[in-house]
Amino acid sequence: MNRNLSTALKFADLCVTLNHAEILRGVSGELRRGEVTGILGPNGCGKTTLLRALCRLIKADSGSITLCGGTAETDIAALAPKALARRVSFLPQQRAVPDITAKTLVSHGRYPYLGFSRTLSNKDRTVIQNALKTAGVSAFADRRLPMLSGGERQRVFLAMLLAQNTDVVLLDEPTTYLDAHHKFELMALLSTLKVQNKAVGIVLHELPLAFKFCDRLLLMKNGQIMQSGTPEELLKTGLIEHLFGVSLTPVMLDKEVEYIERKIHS
Ligand SMILES: Nc1ncnc2c1ncn2[C@@H]1O[C@H](COP(=O)(O)OP(=O)(O)OP(=O)(O)O)[C@@H](O)[C@H]1O
Repeated sequence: MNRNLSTALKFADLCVTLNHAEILRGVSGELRRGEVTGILGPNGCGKTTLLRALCRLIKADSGSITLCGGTAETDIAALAPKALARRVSFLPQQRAVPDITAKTLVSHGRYPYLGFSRTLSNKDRTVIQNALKTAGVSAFADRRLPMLSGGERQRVFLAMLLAQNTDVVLLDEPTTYLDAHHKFELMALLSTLKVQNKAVGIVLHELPLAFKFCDRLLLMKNGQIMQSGTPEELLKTGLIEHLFGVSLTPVMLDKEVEYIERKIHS
């Protein structure tokens, strides 16, 4: 696989305060092209806040967020909204469910590329069809979102993100609502984005999925990053036990993944 592991997005010393509460306290890290980076940590440690800051949905009090492309570095604060949306996409944890068809929702992923008339080009239409197909939702492209199951809808939102076709893809607990089969499919699909040299940042609660599919992990606690590294490196630190209160070994993780895979294929 030809993967270019250069930095796509880096953040340094990010501090975020919400309603007078200090939520992120000097967080630094990076997302690399060709990698899936998992962001793990207990409830309330600041994972969602970090993703929201990285796509500028909330403003950091201090620190920097920089997009790196070739030799150029761009502070995300300097980008117009559409320009930012062509480089960073975000699938939030909680979303409104508009009463529109799946295909229309997916077409929203192309908005950052449309001109003043907001007319979809043939290329946009092809990208939308491909996104529907890749996310496995072509069969219900013409159904309205409220009529879909939670898992089907989740995959339509993912198709919208694929249509947005950004270098940096951020997802907040995208496996929610998905059954074991579709969780694995989604993670496998995200892994295919690595071949396109995209940088994927994903908040996950399922440790076996994170350890099987992520190339690197950021472990958070109390608004700070405790440690980052490959799953293998982090297993050796004992931090997983410390953060989650569960004992994990590579053998246990392999067994759990094997068990889920067997169930999927049986
Ligand atoms: N708008 C807000 N005002 C004040 N506090 C907030 C606000 N939004 C989030 N928080 C607090 O910030 C902390 C971090 O929240 P965040 O949603 O980032 O955590 P998380 O790690 O994603 O949690 P979870 O795993 O439960 O989704 C929590 O204590 C939360 O209550």
